[in-house]
Amino acid sequence: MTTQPEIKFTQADVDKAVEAARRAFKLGSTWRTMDASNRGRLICKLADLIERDAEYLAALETLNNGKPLAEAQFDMVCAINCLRYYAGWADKIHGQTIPADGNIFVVTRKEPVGVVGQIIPWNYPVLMCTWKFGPALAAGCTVVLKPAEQTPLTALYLAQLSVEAGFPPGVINVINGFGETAGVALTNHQNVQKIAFTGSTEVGKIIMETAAKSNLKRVSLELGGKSPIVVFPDVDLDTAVTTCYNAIFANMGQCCCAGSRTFVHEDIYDEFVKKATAMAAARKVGNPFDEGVEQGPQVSEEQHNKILELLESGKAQGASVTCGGKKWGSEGYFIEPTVFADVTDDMRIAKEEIFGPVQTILKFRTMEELIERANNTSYGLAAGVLTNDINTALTFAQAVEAGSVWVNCYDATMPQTPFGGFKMSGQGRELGEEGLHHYLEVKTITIAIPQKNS
Ligand SMILES: NC(=O)c1ccc[n+]([C@@H]2O[C@H](COP(=O)([O-])OP(=O)(O)OC[C@H]3O[C@@H](n4cnc5c(N)ncnc54)[C@H](O)[C@@H]3O)[C@@H](O)[C@H]2O)c1
Ligand SMILES: O=CC(=O)C[C@H](O)[C@H](O)CO
Repeated sequence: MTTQPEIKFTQADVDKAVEAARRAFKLGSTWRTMDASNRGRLICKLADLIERDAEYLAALETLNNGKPLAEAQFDMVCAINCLRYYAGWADKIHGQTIPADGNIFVVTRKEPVGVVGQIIPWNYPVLMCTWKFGPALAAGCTVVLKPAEQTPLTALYLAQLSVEAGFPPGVINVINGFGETAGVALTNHQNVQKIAFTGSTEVGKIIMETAAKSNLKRVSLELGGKSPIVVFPDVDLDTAVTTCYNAIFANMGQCCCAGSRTFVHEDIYDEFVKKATAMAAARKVGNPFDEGVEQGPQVSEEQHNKILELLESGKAQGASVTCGGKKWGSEGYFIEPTVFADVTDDMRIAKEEIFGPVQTILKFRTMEELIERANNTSYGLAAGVLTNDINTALTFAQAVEAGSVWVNCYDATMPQTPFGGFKMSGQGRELGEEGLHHYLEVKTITIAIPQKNS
């Protein structure tokens, strides 16, 4: 049997990518002297090429990550839409004239931060590439992106497409590597002015520390979550069960904003659990390339085993398994779609991010109690509220500590809608106009004038 050559990481790899990005960002470079509208055209061209190769890219993503082909195909649509959205922003990033005191004329410019390091996770590789590329390129930055070691393939393909699209050399750079080596080297690099990171809260803390100790580079973080989705008794039960099902089981539960704590009012709790159990039991697990398969394997043995350990903790701590609860099949990293009922706030499955196809259903009685419990977490990424009463919806939406709140829907994440977390779910926002801010510096230019006139 041939032994695989050990791929050694070298600092030189990261230095080479950062140097290419630095050169591309130098004053007078093709990228820096390019009209903003042409930056937008290039981003649009990249979107067009992803659209052209969407079938291939989706299949490559399924191979990369294990998600069902249908979900990968949807990811491509979202990725294309994200790039097209930010392409539109490229020549619309305006400064201001400011009527300041004194005989001065003041204008502000929004300038690109510079060379940006972008570190993404394995759960939505292509989509995360575009969430990172879009605003950075629209702002005029140059990027060095490191995909997760578990999913190295599709980011490399996007890098290839960026050459075909006509981006000047060094504007978009992709490096593979492990977090502890390539990721740290990028975060630590003196010639990188900002890091954009999506991944675990634990690593987010490390990145903030490394960024501060190196050159105080800017940092934006999209981290973990334990998001509540709450069901009031005035809703159509079947619709609510379906919304909560999709909120947790999509992408094998590997979604930062997954609705991973399902709070159900006591009046409908038993019926909800019965219907939720039936829906989860019917979920089709298997080869993600097969027609009709809704759930593929978890991304790695590490994640698979982490989920299994948490499943056992739920049983040990007294939760009732109404569906699933163990490994699916005899091969691969598959987990049975699992439903826990009778879950209490003190259980690990109610507190820790499982990042798997595991629905935990908790019972509540009053709004006051619900708000207290929903907010009793170090996370604050997202929340859902299902009710037909606008006052109920707004009372919860305004009280819950979460960056995104969805009413009678879930994960309605669009390119136009800012996304990011309160508390330990992150720093800053991605998507929307807000997503541009972290890639821009505001420069104030003040000019002395003989006399002002209002
Ligand atoms: N918020 C999200 O979308 C998201 C995505 C993935 C994982 N998670 C959570 O994180 C848990 C662990 O997953 P994981 O270990 O794959 O995520 P991770 O945070 O360790 O990895 C995410 C990315 O960070 C890089 N990285 C790791 N250590 C680094 C370091 N010290 N410096 C710089 N970069 C580093 C990795 O190479 C990868 O590209 C998951 O179980 C899940 O709970 C959240
Ligand atoms: O890492 C970020 C996420 O998991 C969010 C998803 O990318 C998004 O919500 C998919 O719709």
